[in-house]
Amino acid sequence: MGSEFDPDFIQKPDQRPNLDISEAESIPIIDLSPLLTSPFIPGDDTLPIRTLVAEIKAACSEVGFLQVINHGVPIELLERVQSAAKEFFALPTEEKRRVRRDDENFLGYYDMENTKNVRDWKEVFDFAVNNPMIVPTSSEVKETRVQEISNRWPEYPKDMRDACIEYAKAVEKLAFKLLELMAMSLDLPAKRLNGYFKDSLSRVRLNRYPACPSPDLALGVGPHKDQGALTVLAQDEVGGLDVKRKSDGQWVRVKPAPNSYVINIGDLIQVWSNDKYESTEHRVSLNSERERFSFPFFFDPAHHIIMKPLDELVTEDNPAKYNEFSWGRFYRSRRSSNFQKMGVENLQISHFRKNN
Ligand SMILES: O=C(O)CCC(=O)C(=O)O
Ligand SMILES: [Fe+2]
Repeated sequence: MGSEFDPDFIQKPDQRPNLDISEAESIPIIDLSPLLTSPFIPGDDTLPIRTLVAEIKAACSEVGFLQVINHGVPIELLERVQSAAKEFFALPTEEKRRVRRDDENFLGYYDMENTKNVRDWKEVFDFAVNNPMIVPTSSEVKETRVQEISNRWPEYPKDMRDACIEYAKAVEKLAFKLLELMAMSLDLPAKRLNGYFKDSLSRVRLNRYPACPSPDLALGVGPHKDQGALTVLAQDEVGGLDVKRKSDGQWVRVKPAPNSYVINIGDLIQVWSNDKYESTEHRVSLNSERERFSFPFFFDPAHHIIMKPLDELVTEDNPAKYNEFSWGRFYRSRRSSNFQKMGVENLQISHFRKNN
């Protein structure tokens, strides 16, 4: 990223951030300790679990975002990833570009990502939780071919790979617990959705948002909704994640809470739940003085599943609101549109919505 402010980063006037944004009071903090103290048995009907499920239901249906504490991910694992990420992003650009992503393989380092065709002020490093990851070769409607995509690890820092893999395993466990709570909150068996995540496309992203000379014009990530099932995000104390409040459409900042994860619903849960739970728009605002780090875990199922409302949640009175679509191709289309400015609108779930 050059020191001169590049017009590629400038958001359209109606998308630019308001710098005196207020901190959200409305993002619920949910204490997951009932899952730690008693071993979590799927379908568990004890009062602490029922209370937790009710809290998850309220947060998912009203806000689409929540924070969890007492989540069971050891802090040391996150700290190792934080140090590795700081060391990696501090390397010279040529060194980072040795593990740069390309058209074929979207894993690795990248510093030119776009969201909705405007460049984000950030650099990222992505790795797959299941390596190699199997994805459709393209997002073409008739595509039946798949390809394997493998992680690329830098030579330095030496322990980045081990730190990242160990961290991802622990966060994946948390993601499964959240998925089970969400399934229960939709009156489904706890493990109803778990099978879709065998050979998952889950990915961890290390984000660095450098201090920006024009935080009034650019964004770290432009307004978007996450595409997959759910996102489990660790953020540092700087703050900058803004959520569009559903009740009045105002942008509010998620206040960083120590040793917590921010969880948000993605498009896939919106489709599965037939709109009971909606994915929420969010963005990343920048800071003129401080860099910020965040590490989202995108919990995404295997490529071969079909995106459609779950049969159990569709009735005559509440018919399916979406046409069926290949999840793998939807996933692939977003990876390509992030890579290049396409000059066309990205594929969104609204394109699969039925007009009933
Ligand atoms: O960095 C953050 O806080 C959020 C990043 C994000 O929304 C994304 O990468 O999808
Ligand atoms: Fe996001």
